Amino acid sequence: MTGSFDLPWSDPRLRIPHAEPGNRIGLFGGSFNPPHSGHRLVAEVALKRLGLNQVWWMVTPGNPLKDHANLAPLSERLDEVARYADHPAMRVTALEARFASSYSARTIDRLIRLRPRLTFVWIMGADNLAGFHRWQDWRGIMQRLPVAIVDRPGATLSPLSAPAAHSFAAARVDEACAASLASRAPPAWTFLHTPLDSTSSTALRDRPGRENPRRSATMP
Ligand SMILES: Nc1ncnc2c1ncn2[C@@H]1O[C@H](COP(=O)(O)OP(=O)(O)OP(=O)(O)O)[C@@H](O)[C@H]1O
Ligand SMILES: O=C(O)c1ccc[n+]([C@@H]2O[C@H](COP(=O)([O-])O)[C@@H](O)[C@H]2O)c1
Repeated sequence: MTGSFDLPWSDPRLRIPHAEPGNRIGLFGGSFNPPHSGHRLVAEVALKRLGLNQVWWMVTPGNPLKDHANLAPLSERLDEVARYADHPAMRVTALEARFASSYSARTIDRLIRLRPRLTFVWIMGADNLAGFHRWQDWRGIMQRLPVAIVDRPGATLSPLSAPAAHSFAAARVDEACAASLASRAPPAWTFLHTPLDSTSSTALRDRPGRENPRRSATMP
């Protein structure tokens, strides 16, 4: 496992959230270091436009492609995420820490095996589409579940230029049909154009003149 893991095994956030059989669940993985209004926008857009029953904010123990030197403890990020995920259809989970894996492909495999009666969709921002071809078994992810990409400032052109978008061009679903994405057989992905939010965790961490810049995020 990568990253810090400072939760007792009894912490309920290490369990898979409850959902009813047949529910459509959006898996929104992130470092959330710290969470911000852009994350909330992604979660809300996905919930509404994909017609999901729930969005699970999956707080990663540590993105395998990122340096963890400035990564806040998992428990702290979970607490902060809870403030942004304050919505009846949103759940906050650290299940990747319990699974002892930060690789999304493994998490997805495991969830599909453990919850075969749920329908999962992977949710990510457009900047992650640009580098998606560097993720472990990224083609396998595309083959296992539908993927929704939410626009982000600076990455609006990623559906045209990203290697993953090229490889799976034939599987792209028009965003006008986004409500049907969850029920489609993978590979299937869509790009959701939305109102943009330029907030980033990096900018919040780097904000000068604060004793603890990680706590300066504006609430939604
Ligand atoms: N402002 C935003 N608009 C759209 N998507 C976003 C935005 N901020 C983050 N995301 C998406 O949310 C998920 C979690 O992002 P993450 O926690 O890495 O935040 P970040 O702001 O990108 O962090 P950092 O600046 O540290 O890289 C990723 O899929 C990312 O693409
Ligand atoms: O599985 C991988 O190889 C992989 C590579 C990069 C990122 N991810 C996951 O993508 C999600 C978004 O990461 P981040 O750091 O951009 O918030 C989070 O769940 C990461 O664990 C996963």
